[in-house]
Amino acid sequence: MPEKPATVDEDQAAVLAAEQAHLAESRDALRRMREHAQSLNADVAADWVSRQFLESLLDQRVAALADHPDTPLFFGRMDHDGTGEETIDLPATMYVGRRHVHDGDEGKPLVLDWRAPVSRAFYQAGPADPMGWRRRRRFGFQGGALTAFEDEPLDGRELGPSTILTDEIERPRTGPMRDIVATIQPEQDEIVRAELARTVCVQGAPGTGKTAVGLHRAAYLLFTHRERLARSGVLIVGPNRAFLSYISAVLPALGEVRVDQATIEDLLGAPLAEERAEVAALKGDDRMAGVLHKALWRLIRKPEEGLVVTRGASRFRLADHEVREIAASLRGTSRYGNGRASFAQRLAHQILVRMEQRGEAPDDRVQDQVARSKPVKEIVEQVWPKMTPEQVLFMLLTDADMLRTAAKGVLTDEEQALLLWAKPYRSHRTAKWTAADRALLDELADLIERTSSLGHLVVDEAQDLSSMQLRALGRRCGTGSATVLGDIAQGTTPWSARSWEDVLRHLGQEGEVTELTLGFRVPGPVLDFAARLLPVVAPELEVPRSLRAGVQALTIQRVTDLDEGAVQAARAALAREGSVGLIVPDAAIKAYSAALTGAGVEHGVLSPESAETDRLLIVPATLAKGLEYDHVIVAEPAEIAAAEERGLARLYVVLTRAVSTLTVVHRADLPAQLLS
Ligand SMILES: Nc1ncnc2c1ncn2[C@@H]1O[C@H](COP(=O)(O)OP(=O)(O)OP(=O)(O)O)[C@@H](O)[C@H]1O
Repeated sequence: MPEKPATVDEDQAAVLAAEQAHLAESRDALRRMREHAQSLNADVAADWVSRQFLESLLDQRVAALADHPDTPLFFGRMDHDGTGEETIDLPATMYVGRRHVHDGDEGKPLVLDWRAPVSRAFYQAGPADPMGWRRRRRFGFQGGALTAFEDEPLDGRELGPSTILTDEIERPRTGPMRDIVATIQPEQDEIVRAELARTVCVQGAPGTGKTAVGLHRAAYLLFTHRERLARSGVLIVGPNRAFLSYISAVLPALGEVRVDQATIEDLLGAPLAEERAEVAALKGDDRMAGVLHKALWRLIRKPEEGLVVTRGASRFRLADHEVREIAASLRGTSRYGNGRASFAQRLAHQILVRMEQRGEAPDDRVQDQVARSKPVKEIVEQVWPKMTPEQVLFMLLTDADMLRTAAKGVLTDEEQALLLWAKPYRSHRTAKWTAADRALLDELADLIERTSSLGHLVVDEAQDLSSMQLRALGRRCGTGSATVLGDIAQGTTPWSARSWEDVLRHLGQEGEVTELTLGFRVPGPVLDFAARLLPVVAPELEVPRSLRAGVQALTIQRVTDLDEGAVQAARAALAREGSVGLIVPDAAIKAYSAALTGAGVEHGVLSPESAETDRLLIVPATLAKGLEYDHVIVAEPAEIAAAEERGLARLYVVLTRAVSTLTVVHRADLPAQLLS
């Protein structure tokens, strides 16, 4: 009987079956790799310390080889026909996934790590530049099962948007942020794969993937420069704990468990008090760096008398002008603390010279003894006093004369008056330092002793940091590089940056600024609505576009009872799939919570320290930055805008948190800028 010709569907089924078989083979190979790693033991180590070290390395290796049944082992495949110059030495087919998997016996690569240089083509090849490849295939998964595939010829034919990409972007959000490794876009990939030595700065409209890109860049750098960065460290800096908790799962999902995440408060110390915005803004100004420098180095005093050191029956003397000259010669030393240590040594050395002049032959040990002797210690303390950052800042904020001298020609009289404490604390120990003070203390600490640098720093929401905070972060990547992420339009602090060039200058990094304007989160109509605020909050920025059509995504409801309106909107949102965020003015959190409780609607309230997991969360407007919810309800925009100086920028942040729908509930008129 003649063979029945295969239908298109049967072809597809056969391809799917072959791909499923490759997945099964890859899973088996991964299991063998893990078993092999488990069979190694640390007994070969020569001593206990090495054994502990080796054991921890092996544990990490086994953990890295874990197979998470719900996570696809690969998400893409590339094919070439051997005719392209770029691919001539490469296998005809490569699968791209979260990690390398190879067949133990022959070492044949079954899956290539997405970060490997060859995998770049999966993200970058396109009809305009196929990079030697003929076809890209993307896979669709349900749970851990491979259920679909989609082919994209790279032969110049233009196809429509990928449905697998669209589905991924449209997928409802639940829980913490997830990785985007299967669908990184070419312009995002450029940033992710930028060289380690390059500092990149990304200006990106809401939902363009800045945070995602920053995290994937960290994972990429750790893979590419594993040894170097394991030594020097990578740190992610985010605005608050709630945000860090939201992004905390991304790097572990990419196999990177050893990256630190911190808020600026974790790094510099938590504030113990608040202060007026204008004072905080002045303290955050980088002119303060010069004031602090001068204040500290002006603490070096002239000696009241010379130095006399007695050794046995002999007395050796340095005149006060000699002591003064030694101190003066050390004034250019890079750090106050080093200068102080050198001062003691130089004095001792001069005493040694005197000894030699009298025919003695002292060695280096004698110099150390003299440097530690009581008369030298006393004169060092008198001329070059030991200082802590807290002592210096305490003096500066209490003593008008000291401040005047240090701030001469830099701060106006009015500015100096702003800085001085109205009610001074009794001592530096009882002073209640503010967030802005913490950055000043950190600057002083560095003037006294150099801060050590990490290998790479990822700074998110960088537009909100003051110049002095940026300097503090810059010190932490002084010999490394940084990925700086943010949006000038979302700057909500009184000291928010107006330009990325300024941010980079304060960080002390040379870098390029890249702009991302294609939105993956916010549906088109919602983004257009929020963008009405752009001419006021950041007229210089390009208006963002959304990749998501989001028909019927925006609802604006005028209500007579706000509580009732919010409860209704929350109920409607809960009836749909995905997370719900009710974003309210900070002052009204309790009222809305009471209204929901009264109506029997279960919810959590997000706080800066929390990692709430309720499906419905009340989110204070000032905490919404960086977060996203499938359905967002914004209550009373006018009140959110009126609550702070840069209230319209806050409103812009708040209106751009929605993935699927935004419902604006208001009783008062909407801010005029939204009506245009
Ligand atoms: N290439 C992509 N593929 C799929 N999803 C993506 C991609 N890029 C970004 N996203 C998704 O878009 C959403 C927004 O990303 P992200 O939070 O990184 O944006 P952002 O620019 O930091 O936003 P914001 O400025 O509002 O904080 C996230 O859900 C992210 O997973």
